[in-house]
Amino acid sequence: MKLDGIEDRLLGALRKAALEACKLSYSPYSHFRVGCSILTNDDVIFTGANVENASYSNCICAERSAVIQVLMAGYRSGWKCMVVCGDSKEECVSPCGVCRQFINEFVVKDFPIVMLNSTGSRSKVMTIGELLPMAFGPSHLA
Ligand SMILES: O=c1ccn([C@H]2C[C@H](O)[C@@H](CO)O2)c(=O)[nH]1
Ligand SMILES: [Zn+2]
Repeated sequence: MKLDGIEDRLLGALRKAALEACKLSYSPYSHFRVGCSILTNDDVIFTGANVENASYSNCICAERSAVIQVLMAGYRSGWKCMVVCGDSKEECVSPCGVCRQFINEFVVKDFPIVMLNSTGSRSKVMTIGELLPMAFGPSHLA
């Protein structure tokens, strides 16, 4: 897997971080674990996992939980890449619609999102612009 401007070493660490974060998922209801990692402009890695709740609609996805970590560490922009992995051996998990909109708030159109299967043996890369075409974003309110 090659991603423009991101060293293989960092990409490897980012993939590993997402797979590790997946193990921290709290998902007793769906039993579908998801992990996410984000690489900042200065090559720091943050992670998130999905956290479910007995009140089902109160669940938060791995992607949004990772984005919150990045924001709370003071990073608002310039993020380089996101990796998501889910509990499917066959399929590469892709961010849900809510997460696409949430991510879009903070990144440029060509922000790459790497989607992995549960082992990391399969991957697919798409930009947020591809995943959320015609996005409604901050520029519309400026
Ligand atoms: O991209 C996705 C898709 C689903 N989930 C979570 C939400 C819920 O906890 C579980 C089943 O939908 O997976 C994520 O975290 N990210
Ligand atoms: Zn989501």
